[in-house]
Amino acid sequence: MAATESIVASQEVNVSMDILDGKQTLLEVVEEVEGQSQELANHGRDGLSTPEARGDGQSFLPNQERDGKNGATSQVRPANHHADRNQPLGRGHFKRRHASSSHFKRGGPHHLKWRRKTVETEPIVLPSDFLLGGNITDPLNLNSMQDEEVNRMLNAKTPTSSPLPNRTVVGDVGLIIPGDVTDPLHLNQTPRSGKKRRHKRRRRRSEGDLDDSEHYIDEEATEGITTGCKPLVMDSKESFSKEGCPEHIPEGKDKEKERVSPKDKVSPVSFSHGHKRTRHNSGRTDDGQVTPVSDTNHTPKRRSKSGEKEMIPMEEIVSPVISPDHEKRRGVEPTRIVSRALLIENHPSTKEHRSHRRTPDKGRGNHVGSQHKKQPEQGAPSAPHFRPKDQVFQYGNYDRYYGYRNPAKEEDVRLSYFRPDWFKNLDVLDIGCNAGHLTLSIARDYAPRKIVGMDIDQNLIRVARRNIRHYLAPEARDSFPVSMAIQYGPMAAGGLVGDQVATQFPNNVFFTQANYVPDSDSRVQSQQPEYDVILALSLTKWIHLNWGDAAMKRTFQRVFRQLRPGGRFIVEPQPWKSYGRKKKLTERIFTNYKQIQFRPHQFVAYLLSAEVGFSSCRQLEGPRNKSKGFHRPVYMLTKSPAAPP
Ligand SMILES: C[S@@+](CC[C@H](N)C(=O)[O-])C[C@H]1O[C@@H](n2cnc3c(N)ncnc32)[C@H](O)[C@@H]1O
Repeated sequence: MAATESIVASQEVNVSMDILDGKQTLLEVVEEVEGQSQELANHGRDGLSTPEARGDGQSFLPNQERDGKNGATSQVRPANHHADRNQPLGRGHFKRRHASSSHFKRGGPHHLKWRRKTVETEPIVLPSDFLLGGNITDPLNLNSMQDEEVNRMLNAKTPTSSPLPNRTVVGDVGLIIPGDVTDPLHLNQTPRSGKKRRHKRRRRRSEGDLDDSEHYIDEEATEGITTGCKPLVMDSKESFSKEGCPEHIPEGKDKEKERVSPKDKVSPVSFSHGHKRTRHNSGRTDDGQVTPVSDTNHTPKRRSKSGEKEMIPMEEIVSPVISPDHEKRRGVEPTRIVSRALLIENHPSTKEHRSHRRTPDKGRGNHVGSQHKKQPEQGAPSAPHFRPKDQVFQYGNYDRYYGYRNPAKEEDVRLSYFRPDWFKNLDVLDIGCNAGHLTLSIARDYAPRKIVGMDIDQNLIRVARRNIRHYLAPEARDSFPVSMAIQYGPMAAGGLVGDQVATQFPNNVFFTQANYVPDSDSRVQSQQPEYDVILALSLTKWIHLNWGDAAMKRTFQRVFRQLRPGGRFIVEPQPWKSYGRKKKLTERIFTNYKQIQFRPHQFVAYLLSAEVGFSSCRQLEGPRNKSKGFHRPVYMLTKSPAAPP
């Protein structure tokens, strides 16, 4: 067989050269080779296939040396063999044989080229067995494709030579059809474009929706360095908008009707094994319970220890659509949320109030940790699912509030409602001051003797204190090198020594953390007059939702008592229709919301009533905020100068 191969290889050289000379067609060449191969095979049978038998001194070994152990010859190539290329090298040097072939045409560059090529390639054995009707001229039987009849005839005997392979039955293969067949991997949806879309949506919402204005937070609260405010693009706000933003729902419909949130919409979720499920029939219900999947055919299964197939509970499935770090990607840090909520919850002033209103049988109700996943009692209507992330801004303590309210860093329009003489050299309290923008503007521009900004959120108070330097005149600001602020922290306001207060900004502004809501009537009674002006802007809803009607009324009473005779109370209540969107922030808010009877439109009447005692009220006018969501009436109630202190 080795001899056959060698002969054929040698022949191949001749054939190649002949073709080069244009003497033969390929078909003729192949036929010739086949004939010679056959002839050679016959010789082999006659005992002439070994080199010894041939006696021509040429090796017919394949391109390798034979093992000497087998008794065969083994010859080492001489060190100087390159010098004499045309000399036969003996056994084991088959390649050199080609060079001395009598058929080889010498001379010219072609000769050298071919020689080198032939020396380096393996001997080529042309196939003689062809499958599927192929032959030497058409090994792949491509001609059969041209003629159906020929194709059929050729394939008729195929099974005898090459049976068709048996297909292994692998069962049904799951097919996942992407929503967008042109972009199945959503490669076109870059994060950037996604963000843009979300941003636009929010802008629209904020303009059309009254209370979405409160989805704005102060950039400085998180940045702490820049003075700039910017519109909210932080995804954490989505929690609010999703929870209850009826911006596209006509008034009235949002009252009690549950909306289908995006998460409740049917969206196919594909699994790697080809099953599909919809979140619609397998997610959590409004009350936070995991419901069984209605369509068990679509439920992924696994094998139990006993080897039986069992359904995988849906809550164990991590959906490839909703990744575990979903919240993180949307800019919400769950740990931060919880810790910040706890910060407020655990503050003594908040706790104190809680302990007061807790009833023995309902003691657990107000703890942050217990405000979600409440198990509904049997037969009771299901309660909503309170998400921990919603608790973080449960007091309206948005940390980018002013960035949203005054997106172009413009001056707050409400400042123009106020006359400077209402503040000049007077003592002012701003309840719910947030990050202090408005407080600082009044402190700087209306020269009160003292203005105290109070907020329930310690973090906002910290930010407000830091913001003082941004309200300084450039000269004053420049007198403090930036490096000092970095090294020693933000500049603090001046201190109070007894009644000696430097009235000049920034020494006239103070920020303090406290819950203003009095936890008892006795607290109200003990309140002494301290201020000439008290501001409660966009605050009442949060007090009302978190502590209810009674606390709201007590707050008004405390304000009245805390004002000196002739004092002014400037209040900007949020309308009732904006309450509904926040009702599911916490369990406590939900409970209070359902019990509220004292509506915002009744506030003025109540403040003027004998129960409180203000003598007059007027609505303040001025330019409106660009965002419709902030179009709220601002009232100024006056305490009679003759009122008993
Ligand atoms: C929506 S913001 C209004 C900010 C600011 N008054 C304004 O209108 O520009 C409401 C603020 O009230 C604060 N707040 C809510 N409940 C409070 C309470 N019981 N005592 C003090 N501050 C409270 C929140 O932390 C939040 O910063």
